[in-house]
Amino acid sequence: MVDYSVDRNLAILGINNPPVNALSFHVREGLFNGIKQANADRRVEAIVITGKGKTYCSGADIREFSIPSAGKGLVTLGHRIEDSDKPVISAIHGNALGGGLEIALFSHYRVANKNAKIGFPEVLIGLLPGAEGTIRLPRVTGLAFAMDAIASGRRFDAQEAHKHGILDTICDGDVLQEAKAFSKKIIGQPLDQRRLSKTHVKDAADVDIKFEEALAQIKRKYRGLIAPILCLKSVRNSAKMSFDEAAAEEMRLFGELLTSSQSIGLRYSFFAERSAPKWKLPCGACADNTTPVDVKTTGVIGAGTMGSGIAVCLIRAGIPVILVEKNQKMLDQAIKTISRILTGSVKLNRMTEKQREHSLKLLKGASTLDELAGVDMVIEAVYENLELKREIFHQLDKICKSSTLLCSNTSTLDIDNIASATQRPDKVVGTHFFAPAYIMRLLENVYGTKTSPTTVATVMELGKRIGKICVLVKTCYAFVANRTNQPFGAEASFMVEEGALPQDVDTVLENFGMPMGPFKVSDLSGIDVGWRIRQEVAKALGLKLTLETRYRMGERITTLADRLYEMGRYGIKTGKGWYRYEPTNPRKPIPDPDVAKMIQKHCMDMGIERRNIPAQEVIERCLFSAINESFRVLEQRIAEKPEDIDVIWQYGFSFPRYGGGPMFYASQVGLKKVFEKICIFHEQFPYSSHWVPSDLLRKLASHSTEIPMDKWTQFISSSKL
Ligand SMILES: CCCCCCCCCCCCC[C@H](O)CC(=O)SCCNC(=O)CCNC(=O)[C@H](O)C(C)(C)COP(=O)(O)OP(=O)(O)OC[C@H]1O[C@@H](n2cnc3c(N)ncnc32)[C@H](O)[C@@H]1OP(=O)(O)O
Repeated sequence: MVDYSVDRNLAILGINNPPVNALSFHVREGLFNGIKQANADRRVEAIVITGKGKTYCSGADIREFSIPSAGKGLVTLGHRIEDSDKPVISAIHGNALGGGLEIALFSHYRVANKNAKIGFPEVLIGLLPGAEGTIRLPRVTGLAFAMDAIASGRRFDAQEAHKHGILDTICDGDVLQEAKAFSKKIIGQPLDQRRLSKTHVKDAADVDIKFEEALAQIKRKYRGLIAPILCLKSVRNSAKMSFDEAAAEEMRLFGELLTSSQSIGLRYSFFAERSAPKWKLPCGACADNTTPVDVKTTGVIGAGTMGSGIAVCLIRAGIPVILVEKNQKMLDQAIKTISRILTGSVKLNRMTEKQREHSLKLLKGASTLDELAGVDMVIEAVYENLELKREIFHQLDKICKSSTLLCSNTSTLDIDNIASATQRPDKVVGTHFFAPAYIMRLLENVYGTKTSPTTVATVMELGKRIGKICVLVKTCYAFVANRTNQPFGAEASFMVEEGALPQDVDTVLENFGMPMGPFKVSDLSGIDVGWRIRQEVAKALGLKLTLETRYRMGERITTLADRLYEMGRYGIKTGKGWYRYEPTNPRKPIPDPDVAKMIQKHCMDMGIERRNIPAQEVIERCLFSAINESFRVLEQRIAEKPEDIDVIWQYGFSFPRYGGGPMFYASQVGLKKVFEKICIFHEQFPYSSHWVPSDLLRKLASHSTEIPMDKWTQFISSSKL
C-alpha cells in the first residue's frame, strides 16, 4: 500500500491504494513505517511522499468511519511526519484532498504539479478536517481563506494554493522530478519554522470579526447544516487557543460530527450517488460488461421548454443537435431562448463567450423529421400524449438509419407501448429529464422489455457526458420518480383538505429540509400544468371530471387544485396560485386569505370537518406514503436498489442530501415503526391505495432485527422476480 524506495539521498514513499489513494489503515501503517525507516537509513537526507498512479491522496477512507475510533491513527502518523529529523516533502499531483492535504500540511514542504486540485471537502460529508487541518491551514493562509475553504469544501487549483502559501512551488511536468530538484535547496536547512505546530496564526487579532462575517454567510448559504458551523468554530479556536488545545478541541468536534445523523446521511449519499450509474439488467448485462455506442450527432423533437432545455444540455457538452419543430415561430423562439440561457451561463462564469459561440454553432433548427435521417440518437420531447408519441416513433423508425437510438422524454408513459410502434424496440428507451432540463441534474433512463443492453449503456454514457446523474429504471406507469412522488403530493393536498393550510404544510416540510414545500413547487411549475395532465388522463380513460367529488374510480381525490385553476390562479406566472405574489417581488410567496376562504368553502360544501394537523403527521403522511410506494417499486424490480430511489429524490425533488432519501430515512426511523404507521394510515384512509402496505416492507419489518439496506432486495419473493 506504500512503496518504499531509495533514490540516491532520497527516500520515496509512494502511496499505492487505487483508485484514489485513500488513507486506509494499511496506507497509514506504511507511511508511518516508511518515515521511521527513512530516518534510520543513513543514506537518506530527505523524504518525499508521493502518490502512485493518477493522484497523490484523496483523504481518509470514508468507509472506515463506520468503524469506531478508526482514523485516530492519522494524527499519530501526522505527528511522526512533522517530528521527522529529516525534511519531508509532499509531491502532489492529481488530488490532495481532506486527510491527503493534512498529510501535506504535516510535511515540511509541498510541491505540486500545476494541474493538481487541493481542498478540504470533509464538510460535504458532514465532517471537518479532523487531523489538525483546521488548526494548520490558518497558520499557512490566514483566517479568511481557511474559513472559506474549510467551511465550503471547495476544491481549488495549484495556482490558488501557491498564492496562499500552501505550496512552496508548482511545476509543469513530473512532480517527483520537481521534488527531487527541490530537495537540493532545502537539505540542511533548519526545520523548526517548517513545523506548523510551532508557528502562529498571523492575523489572530482579527479572529472574532472574521468569524462573525463568515458565520453570517454560512447560515444564509447552508441553512440547517451543522458541519460548516463547527468548521468555522474550529478555525476560530486555532487563533484563540494554543496549538494543542485547539487540536484537542478539533478532535472532540470531529467526533461529534462523525456520529451526527447529518454526517451519516451525507456519507450514505456520497456512496449512493456513485452506485447509481452502476446499472444492471435482469438478463445479467451491466455497466461493466456492456460497451456503449458512440453518439456523435443527435436530434431533439419539440421546441418547448423541455426540448429546448435538452438541446442546451447537448450542445453545451459539444454534441451537435438538430432541433425539429414544425411551428416556425416556436422554433425561432426556442433558438432565442437557448442563446439566452447560454448567455446566462457566461455571466455566471460557467462557460466562456467562445464556448457559447461554439455551442450555438452546434445547433440547427429544422421543420421536419426527415432531417433526422442520419443522426445517431433522437430524443423526442413533445407533450405527454401516447398516441402522438407513438405516431412520431413510427415515422422516425422509417426515416432514421437503422442504428439510430430512439429516446422518449416521457415522465409517465409505457416505453414498451411506444417501442411497439417501431420495428426496433431494442433501440427504444426512455430518457426522463427534469425541468428545467439544463439545470436539474437527474436523468431517469427507462428501459422497456425489449431495450437492448447496448441501448441502455449508450443513454447512461450520454447522460454522464452531459453532466447528469443517471439512474436506470424499468418501465411502468410514471416510473420511479413520479410514481413515488405522487403519494407525497397527494397526502400534502389531503391534509390541506382536512385542516391545514398550504403554508402550514410547506413550512413543516421545509423545516424537515426540503428547500421548497410542495405548494410553492406547484405554484412554480404551474397549476395549469397539473390541470392539463389530469384532463388528458380523464380523456384517455373516458371520464367526465367534476369539482364536486372526493372519489374517482374508488380512489380518494381532492379537487382543490382544480378549483384554483377555475379561479384563474395558475401560480407564479399569474401572480396567484396557492399563494399570492406582489409584482415588486414576484418570487416571494405570500399566504393568501382568499385561498384559505376557498379551502374552507370547499370543505363546507363537501361536508369535511377540519381539524388541527400536527407537524409530525405532515411528515409521516408525506414521507411514509412515498416510502411505501418506494418499497413496491423495489419489490417489482422497477428500481434495482434502494440507493437508486434515494438518488432520484435528491436530484429530482431536492430531498436534503443529509437526509439520504426516503429509503435511507426509512432505514433510520426503523422499518418496523414505518410499517406499523403505514398500517394505521391504511386503516384511517382506506380509499388511498398508496397506503396498502408493501409486501416487501411487511416482510422486512417482521424480522426481529433491522435488516441493513444492502440486504433489502434479498427479501423479495422469488415469484415477484
Ligand atoms: C467517535 C469519536 C471518534 C473520534 C475520532 C477522532 C479521530 C480524529 C481523526 C480524524 C481523521 C480525519 C481525517 C480527514 O480530515 C477526514 C477525511 O479525509 S474525509 C475524506 C475527504 N476526502 C473526500 O471527501 C474525497 C472524496 N472523493 C472525491 O471527492 C472523489 O472521489 C475524487 C477523489 C475527487 C475522485 O473523483 P472521481 O475520479 O470522479 O472518482 P469517484 O468519485 O467515482 O471515486 C472512485 C472510487 O473511489 C471511491 N472513493 C473516493 N474517495 C474515497 C474516500 N475518501 N474513501 C473511500 N472511497 C473513496 C468512490 O466511492 C469510488 O468507488 P466506488 O464507490 O465506485 O466503488
